[in-house]
Amino acid sequence: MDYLKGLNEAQFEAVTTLQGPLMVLAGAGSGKTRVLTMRIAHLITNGVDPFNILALTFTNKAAKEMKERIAKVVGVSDARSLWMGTFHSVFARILRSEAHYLGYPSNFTIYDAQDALNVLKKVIKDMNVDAEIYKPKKVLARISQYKNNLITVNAYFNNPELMEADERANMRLIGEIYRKYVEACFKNGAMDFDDLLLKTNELLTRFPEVLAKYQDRFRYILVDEYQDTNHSQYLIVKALASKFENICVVGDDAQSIYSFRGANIYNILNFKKDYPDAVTVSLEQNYRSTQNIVDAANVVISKNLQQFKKNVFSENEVGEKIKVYRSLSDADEANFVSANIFELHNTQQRKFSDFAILYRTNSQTRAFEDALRKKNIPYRVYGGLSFYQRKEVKDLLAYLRILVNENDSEALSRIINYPARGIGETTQNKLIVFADSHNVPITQVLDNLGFYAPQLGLNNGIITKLGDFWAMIKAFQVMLKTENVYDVAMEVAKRSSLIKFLKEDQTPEGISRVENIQELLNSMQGFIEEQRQIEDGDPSLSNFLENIALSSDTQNDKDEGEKVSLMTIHLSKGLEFPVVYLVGLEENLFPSFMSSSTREELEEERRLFYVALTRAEKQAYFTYAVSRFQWGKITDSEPSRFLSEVDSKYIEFINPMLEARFVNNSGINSNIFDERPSEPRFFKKKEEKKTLERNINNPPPKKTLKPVATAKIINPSGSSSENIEVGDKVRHDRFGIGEVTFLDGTDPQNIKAKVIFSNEGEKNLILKFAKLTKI
Ligand SMILES: Nc1ncnc2c1ncn2[C@@H]1O[C@H](COP(=O)(O)OP(=O)(O)OP(=O)(O)O)[C@@H](O)[C@H]1O
Ligand SMILES: [Mg+2]
Repeated sequence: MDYLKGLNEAQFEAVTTLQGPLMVLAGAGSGKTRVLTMRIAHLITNGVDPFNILALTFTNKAAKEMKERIAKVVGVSDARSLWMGTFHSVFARILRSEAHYLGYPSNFTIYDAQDALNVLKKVIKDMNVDAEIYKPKKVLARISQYKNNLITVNAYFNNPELMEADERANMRLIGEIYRKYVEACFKNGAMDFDDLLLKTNELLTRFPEVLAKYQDRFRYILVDEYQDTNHSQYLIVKALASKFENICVVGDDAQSIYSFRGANIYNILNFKKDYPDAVTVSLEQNYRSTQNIVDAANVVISKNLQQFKKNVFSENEVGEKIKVYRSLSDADEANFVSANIFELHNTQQRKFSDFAILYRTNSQTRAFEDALRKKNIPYRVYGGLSFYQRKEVKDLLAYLRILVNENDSEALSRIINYPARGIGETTQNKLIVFADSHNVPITQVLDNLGFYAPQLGLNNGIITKLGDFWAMIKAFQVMLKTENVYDVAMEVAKRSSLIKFLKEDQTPEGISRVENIQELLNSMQGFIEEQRQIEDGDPSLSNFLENIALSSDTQNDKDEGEKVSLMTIHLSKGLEFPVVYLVGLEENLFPSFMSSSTREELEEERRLFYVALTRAEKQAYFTYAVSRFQWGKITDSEPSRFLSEVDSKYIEFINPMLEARFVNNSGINSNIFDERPSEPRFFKKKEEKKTLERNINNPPPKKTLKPVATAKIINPSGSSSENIEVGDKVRHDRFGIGEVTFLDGTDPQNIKAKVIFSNEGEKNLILKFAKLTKI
């Protein structure tokens, strides 16, 4: 049993204690996930049928990696029969088999956040309530909160406290909206993400025979990242484990970062209460990072009051200090990072996949993408707007969804008149109202147009158009019975005129839309091939759609390889990279301005910081900018408080100027980052210039600090058109007429202009976005 050899004593205990409840509560990089993986291998080696093991991971990617590792120990076929995946994917699979218990079709659609929002918007509109008060995103978050706490519509209306709270918040109608939203989803044969958990709970509580079946099946349950389970997930695990109590959870309270999604840190802290006989194992040695990184991370997290004290140490090399870079702007920050990656790639033979750029919010991505592209560095952005959420991709998917689930009215409304085929909103509304008042699904009306036509109040021309549309959908459905998903999707793309319509737009954006459709079709071929290789592979369209709906974290999986990873800190949990850039370390950005008002919120931000730093194996960089283009304008920013919380002995400054100030101020945690944000940045030329000159290790890209005299107006598409100069009169769509007083920057993509508008006063604009016209 070679796989046991590499474990330390505590890890060995956790891996080989196979029966009864077990918890591993330990710091980052201490081998929790490794223990979980090896424990599964050990269970199988000891004769447990993999069919009886359920392992729940935080991402699909983690599940895939764990499966591969287990396969190395026990062989591919045993690893294949494991039930391993995210909560959502595992429970979607169970719900499909048992959907009839809940009155759902087994081919139910899974709505992503955007689909859910669309349905909710319609509900809000139909109810004629004020969308300014009942902001759809806010309402959806509230509904999600209810669902994750198992507050169904009925439970809501039986809970005066909740209703009163909503009433006080001037949101009296939330309950009614919730009810209508749930009804709409049910009618559409659809579940949103939270439903996958809520309905599983419902299934297991209402139908004891179903619970018994899965209790017997899942004799061994293992959960990674247990600190981020929400109440709904907690109850599912508890119910499933209650018969055999062979449950192993691993986690780290210091890495609980999903409270905004209902994660409950007490699930892990109360494990001992739930299972008084539980064995608890703590792991103290961090195998991932250098001593410097581990010690720095420990210092920061120790500032949190609410945490389980843990000892974490590293016996790896001491390692380099964490390097801090202060940049002038967001573009400068991105250029520094890309130049640094380029250099380490060349001088230290680092692979591009060794690097990760971690940020607090998705909107920070763009500057880094631009900078990496300029240097031809391959990269991959995780999360954010995934490929499958792009409009054109969703449109084609909506056609396919209708083929599988006709009742999916959200998909139907997307495509019934797209590309335009003369079935306008009035017609659609008439159809909806008619179907509602006769209590039949719209599809039944469409199926029997001849019969219903006289009552619909639509003219013959429109009836013909509706008939043609529906006949086309029916023809696709027939085709689906004999042809594979790729051929059907290709036919849909052509016959629906979607491709033709997209091809009419020959702008770069239009062309890339066609390419995306092509890419979607390619991915179907890949899917068919993949399913062919799996023993019980299922190449059906519904399986394809389900994979997509649940794949938000592993989009474009084929797209791995030698690439720099860009992702939010949230997505980086559990991962590791030799070199990590933690960027945008500024007050109001990280900690986020939304999350620094209470101590609880701040502590969660600090845990995020801890997660980010502990992703690094060998080198960590912190960067921040003194001014940043945000919310449409350039704003000054202050360094993040987390920077000053890292003990000074673990860091080193790339800008020597800061180092000098630091020496003068020495003393632990003296706030060397306390710069006055309002310092006018163009007046620091001399100082900046010196800094650049003395900056030997990492020469940032050359910068002309003198204002440039002229600049080209750049279209958003990147092509430049008109010259613009200081003194020019210009027009701006929103601000009106003004005069250019200052131009700054050498990168044509990133030239900033100061313009004094006659009505609006002075504005700092980025030419690329400002769309100024010279007058
Ligand atoms: N006993 C060991 N000997 C050598 N390497 C180890 C040992 N235990 C763990 N590692 C390695 O240390 C790294 C961190 O392990 P792992 O990812 O399992 O930690 P973790 O506790 O799950 O971290 P996180 O809290 O970030 O999820 C991995 O590269 C793993 O292979
Ligand atoms: Mg882990």
